[in-house]
Amino acid sequence: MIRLERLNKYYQQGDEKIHVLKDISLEINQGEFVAIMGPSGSGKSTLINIIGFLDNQFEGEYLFKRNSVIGKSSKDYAKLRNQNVGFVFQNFKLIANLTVAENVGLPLLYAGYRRKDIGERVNNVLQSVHLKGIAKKLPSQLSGGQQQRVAIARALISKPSFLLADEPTGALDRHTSQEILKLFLDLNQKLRSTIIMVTHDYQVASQSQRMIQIMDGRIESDRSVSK
Ligand SMILES: Nc1ncnc2c1ncn2[C@@H]1O[C@H](COP(=O)(O)OP(=O)(O)OP(=O)(O)O)[C@@H](O)[C@H]1O
Repeated sequence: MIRLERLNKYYQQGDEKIHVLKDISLEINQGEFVAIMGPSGSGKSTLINIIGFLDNQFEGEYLFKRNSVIGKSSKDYAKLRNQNVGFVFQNFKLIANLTVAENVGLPLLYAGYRRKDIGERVNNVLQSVHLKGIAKKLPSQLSGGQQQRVAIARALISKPSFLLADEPTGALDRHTSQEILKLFLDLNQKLRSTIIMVTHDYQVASQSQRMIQIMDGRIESDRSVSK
């Protein structure tokens, strides 16, 4: 589904050109659960911003579902992103004065769906993240783990081609992190969701199917996790 070929990324800082991603070639298939690891500053965020169609300034090839995304306009990029990527963040990024149901339904509201259809989809997706009976609550009334589940429901509601999770357990204690991991495994196994997750936590990464280690902008290792 995702294929990067000899991808290079530079940032210009004053007169200096910083080479941040170096000859990255990578293929991620539908249904995979991949963890991306690496030290701070190694280029993980830069890489997932490119994979998630947030950044189109790079050299090399990016084929998505066999089509090149090179040369697409910002508008086409926004469309690719909205139709294909479900984002999950470390700090949840829920809207404080909207209820759980409103937060989860927001992407569909923006996409022009009717309220009645949104309500049904919201109920279904809340069920798939094992959250029932909290639709009318505000984010501040929920635990961190529940808030992350709501954020995952919001990411899933548009039926994206893949989930992109940036340190999804970074703000959670070990027990709650494990619950979120279990949810990802469940979504991956039952719904065949494709999940790409950045994490610093080896214990979290080792529960995925595949670990990619980035070091100084290069893929240092890419291996299946033996279970
Ligand atoms: N907008 C920018 N302009 C210039 N340099 C940048 C920019 N964004 C990132 N960098 C540099 O690119 C390198 C890679 O950064 P990146 O954020 O991708 O690393 P990371 O592995 O995600 O780190 P962390 O784990 O701390 O989030 C770093 O050296 C960083 O300073």
